[in-house]
Amino acid sequence: MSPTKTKWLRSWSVESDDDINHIENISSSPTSLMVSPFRFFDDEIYNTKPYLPSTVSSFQTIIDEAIIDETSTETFYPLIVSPLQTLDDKAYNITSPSTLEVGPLQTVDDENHNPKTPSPTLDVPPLPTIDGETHKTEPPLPTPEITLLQTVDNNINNTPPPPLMVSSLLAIVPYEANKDSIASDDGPSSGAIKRKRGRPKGSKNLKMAIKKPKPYDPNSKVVTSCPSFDSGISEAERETGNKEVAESVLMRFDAVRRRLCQLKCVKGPSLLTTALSNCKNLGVRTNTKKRIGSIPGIKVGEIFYFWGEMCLVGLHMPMVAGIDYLTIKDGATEGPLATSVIPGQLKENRGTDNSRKGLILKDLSYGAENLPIPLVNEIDENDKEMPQDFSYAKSSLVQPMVYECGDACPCPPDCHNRVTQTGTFICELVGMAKRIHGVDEDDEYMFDSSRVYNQFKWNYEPELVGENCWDQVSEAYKLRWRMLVSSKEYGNVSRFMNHSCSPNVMWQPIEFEDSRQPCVRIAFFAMKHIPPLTELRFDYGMSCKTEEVGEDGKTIFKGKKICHCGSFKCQGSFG
Ligand SMILES: C[S@@+](CC[C@H](N)C(=O)[O-])C[C@H]1O[C@@H](n2cnc3c(N)ncnc32)[C@H](O)[C@@H]1O
Repeated sequence: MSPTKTKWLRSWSVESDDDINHIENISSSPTSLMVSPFRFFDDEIYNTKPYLPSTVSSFQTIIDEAIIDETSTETFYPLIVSPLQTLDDKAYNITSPSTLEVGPLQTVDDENHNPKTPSPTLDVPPLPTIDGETHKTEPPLPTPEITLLQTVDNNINNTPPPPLMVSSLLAIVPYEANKDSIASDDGPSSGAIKRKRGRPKGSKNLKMAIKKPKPYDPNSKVVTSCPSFDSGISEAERETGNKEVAESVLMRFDAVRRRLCQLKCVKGPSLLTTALSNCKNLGVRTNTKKRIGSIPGIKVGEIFYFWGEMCLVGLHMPMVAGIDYLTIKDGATEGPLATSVIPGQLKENRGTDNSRKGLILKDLSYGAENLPIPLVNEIDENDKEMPQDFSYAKSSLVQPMVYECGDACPCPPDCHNRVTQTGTFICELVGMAKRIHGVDEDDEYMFDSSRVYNQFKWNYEPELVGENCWDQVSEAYKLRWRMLVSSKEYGNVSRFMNHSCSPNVMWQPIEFEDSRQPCVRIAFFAMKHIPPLTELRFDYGMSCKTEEVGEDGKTIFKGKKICHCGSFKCQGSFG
C-alpha cells in the first residue's frame, strides 16, 4: 500500500500494493496493509440492507476519558466479529490459503468457531520505558533483558507469526529483523492492560542480555541513499568535521529502530538532551526528550537506555554529535539485525530506487510495519517532497495499551479480541485522540465518528465477518462516545487514505475488552476485493451541522470540503 499524491491536491493517498511478492507474503502473514489477496464482496450489496440493531447491554465499555464526548448523541454500532473470510487463492496464486486463516475470531456464533493452534506467549520483563499516555518518565534500568518468544505457528508451519496487533505506544513490538520473535516491554508506569497468557507448547524463550557496545570502528562505512541520511551526513560534517563519526551514528541509528537502545554520553548531558529532544519531528516519540532529560545527573561516559520503538532515521548529525554508542539490545548484534547495518544493505532495504514511477521512499514507516509503506508521487514526478511535520506511528499515542487476543490466549471462543486478525482487516486508525474542545477546525486529518456516514452500520457487512444473513446478527452495540482522532502529526498508513463516496474501505469500531479497562479502536476493512495499485478510500462522512433539506424534502448533508472522488455516486462534498 502506497501513499500517493492525488491530482486535485498534490496530496497523498494510499493504494494497495502491486508487488506479487508482497501478496505472497501477506498470504502467509495476514497482517495488514495488503488487501489484494482477500476475497471480498460484491459492491452491489452495499446500501441495500439497512440494519436496525437492538441494544445489548453486555458490552460494558468505557473509553479513555480523553476521547469521550459526553455531549454526543450519535449512535454507532461496532463490529460483531465472526469467523473468517476465506481467500481467493486461485486468483492470486496463493498456495497456502490456510495461512490466512489466522485462528479463532470473535464470534457471535460459537459453532462456527474454529479454535486454532496457540501462538505467542509474551513474557514481559521490565524494561526502561516511557509512559506514552502520561508522558511520565521512569528511571533507566541498568541491565534490562528482553525475552523473545518464538511463536508456535512459526515452529509448526514455518511461516511468519501472525501479526500482533497492538495499540499502544509502548506495547508489544514485533521485531522486524528477527521475525520469529516477539518482545515486549512493560514499564512500571505504562498503565498497560496485560492479558495473562500461557506459553504455548514448543515456544522458545530466548533471553538476551545487554552487551557492551562496540567502540566505533573507523574502517566501517555505511552508504545509504535515504535523503534524510544524506542531509544528516553533510550537516554532521559541517558541524563536527568528522564524517566518520557521523556515518557511524547514522549506521547505528538506522538499525536501532523500535528496539531497546543503549546510548553512551560522551560530551555531556546538555548536548545529549538536545540530541534526543530534536528527534521528535524525525520519527522519535516526543517524550523521548523527557525521558532523556529527566535522567538525573547524566554524565560523560554514562550509558543509558531507552526504548526506540520509532525510528531515528533522519536525525541530524549536529544533534547526535554527543552520542558515541548506540547499540541494540535484542541480540541482533549477533543475529539478523546486525545485517541491517552492513554497508549497501540499507539501500536495498530502506532507500529509494528508480524501479517505480514517482517512488520517493520505499518505506515510509521505516520498518515499523511488517510490510513496507512506499511513498510515491506519481502526479508530480519531480516532487520528492515528504509529508511535512509528520511522524509515522504504528500505534496510537494516547489510547491505553490493549492486546488483541492471540491463539494462546485462554479467552473464550466468543472473545471479541480477534477482529484485526481477519483477512479483510487493513489497518487501524492511528493518531492522537482529541477532546471536542481541542479540535482544530482546519485539521484535515481529523477522524470524527459522529459524522453522518452513508454506509456506516454496526456489523456493516455481515458476510464480511462471517454472518450468513442479517437475521443472525444477534448483538448490537452503540458507540456511546464520539471519537475524534487526528493523524495530522502522528499517524499510520490510514492517514493517507482519501475520501470516496464509493469507498472500497470501511471502518468499524472494535472493542477490546478487559475486566479493568476496555477500550475501542477504529479498524479499517476492505469492503470488497481490491486489485493491486487501487487507491484505498473510505467514506469520511459529513458533519451533521451542515444538514439541509433538499427539493424533494429529503435531508441532505453537505460537507465542508468539495469532493473530487470522481465516483458516479459522488455527493459533491464530505467532512
Ligand atoms: C486524511 S487526508 C488524506 C490524505 C491527503 N490526501 C494527504 O495528502 O495527506 C484528508 C485530506 O485529503 C483531501 N482529500 C481526501 N479525499 C478527498 C476527496 N475525495 N476530494 C477532495 N479532497 C480530498 C482533503 O484535503 C482532506 O482534508
